Amino acid sequence: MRDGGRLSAAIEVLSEVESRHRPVQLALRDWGTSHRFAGSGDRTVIGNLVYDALRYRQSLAWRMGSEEPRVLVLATYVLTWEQGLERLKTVLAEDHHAPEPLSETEEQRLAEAPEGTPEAHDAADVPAWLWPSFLEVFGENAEAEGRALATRAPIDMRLNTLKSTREKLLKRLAHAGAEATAIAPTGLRIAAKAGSARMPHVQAEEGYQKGWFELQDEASQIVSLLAGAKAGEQVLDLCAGGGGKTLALAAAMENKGQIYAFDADRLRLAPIHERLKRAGVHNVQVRDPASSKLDDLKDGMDLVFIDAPCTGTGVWRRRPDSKWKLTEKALADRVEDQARVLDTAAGFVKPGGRLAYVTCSVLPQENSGQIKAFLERHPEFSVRPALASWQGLFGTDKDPAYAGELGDLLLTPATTGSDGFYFALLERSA
Ligand SMILES: C[S@@+](CC[C@H](N)C(=O)[O-])C[C@H]1O[C@@H](n2cnc3c(N)ncnc32)[C@H](O)[C@@H]1O
Repeated sequence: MRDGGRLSAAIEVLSEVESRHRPVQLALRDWGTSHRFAGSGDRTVIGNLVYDALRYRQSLAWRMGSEEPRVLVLATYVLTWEQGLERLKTVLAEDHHAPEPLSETEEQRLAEAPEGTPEAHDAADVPAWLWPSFLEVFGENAEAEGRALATRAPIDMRLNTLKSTREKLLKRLAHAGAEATAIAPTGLRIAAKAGSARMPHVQAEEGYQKGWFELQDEASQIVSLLAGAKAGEQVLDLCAGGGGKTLALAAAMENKGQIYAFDADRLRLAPIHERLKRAGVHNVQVRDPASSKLDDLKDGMDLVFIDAPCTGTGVWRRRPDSKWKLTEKALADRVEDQARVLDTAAGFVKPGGRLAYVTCSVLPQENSGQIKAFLERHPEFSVRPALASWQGLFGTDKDPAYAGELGDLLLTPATTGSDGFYFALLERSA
């Protein structure tokens, strides 16, 4: 395919996503199935166009005066990918699979920005209803934080210290451009590429098959380390899902002690068995919600880890479509879920034990607001300042920008180069 056909395909897929509310990944897969002549290079370009149009939907819509899929895709090609107006006009003229030629207005808007300035939330590609929350958390940095959450994410990997070393992995993955991450000592990163470029498929690497590394954002690695799980401890991973944090905790505990991995949704928990095997983890007991209760763990855990169900506003770089789909109702539901999970978790912490609370959201309602409310309901808990643990683990030269008065931390793409993650560590009085 040439660029003209790829642009048409991206418009078709984006229309499907917007009008039928289909998840992008499914819409792209279905397009691929019904257009078998398209090669993997074509699919990459089409996917990149669709995802980038969604990343910058609001700022492009302001620039173009329209949020039609066609307009967003053409603007992505000319402006975000910097292919230029003349190149687009040539592509449209030369390929009979290309979209219709440009209208006068489209050409004018692509050539120059309209007068005036966009509102801050439009410039930052943050939904208007979430802007007050962004201002509350980030203040004058809100626009920069929104913009950073719109960019493409790198591929981050976590070295499995049970099986390999970072030095060895860096050598193995040098051909893919992997480098050490700046903060987590377990992290390796392949930087995001621009435009039509394809990211390497690291799951095909021998090292992945052998369990030497896992795909995991650096922020996830950092919060797993900040929980301070030690060899020999009793740990409950209460929202274990597919086990990403469980594996990181197990490695930090050097495979010693016991982790109980639980999730309310057994389907989400299902992949954990295979992952534990591949990673060579032996200290995890998976508790299936359908067949086992957790009563025997009451008041007995050194650490309860809550990777809470959340809105995912911190991972917009990886799921740009979720940014525009999020509703006030969904946020309210997650806030309720989180309060419930926190109350449940409290019952498993032993006197003197810890409770780590993590979200991949940057919204105060799900983070500091949730912790403040929990502390009021549970006076037997207090906050253990996370910054001191951070400095002990990562040094004093890269403090996170958002270390709250509460003793909590917020990581963001703009400040730590990671996904947006919140972390608070609480301690039960002895
Ligand atoms: C952010 S995801 C967990 C991701 C996982 N820890 C990982 O690292 O791959 C949140 C999980 O919380 C689970 N969950 C929601 N409500 C829950 C509850 N009341 N008790 C336990 N798990 C719950 C969801 O099923 C979901 O899998």
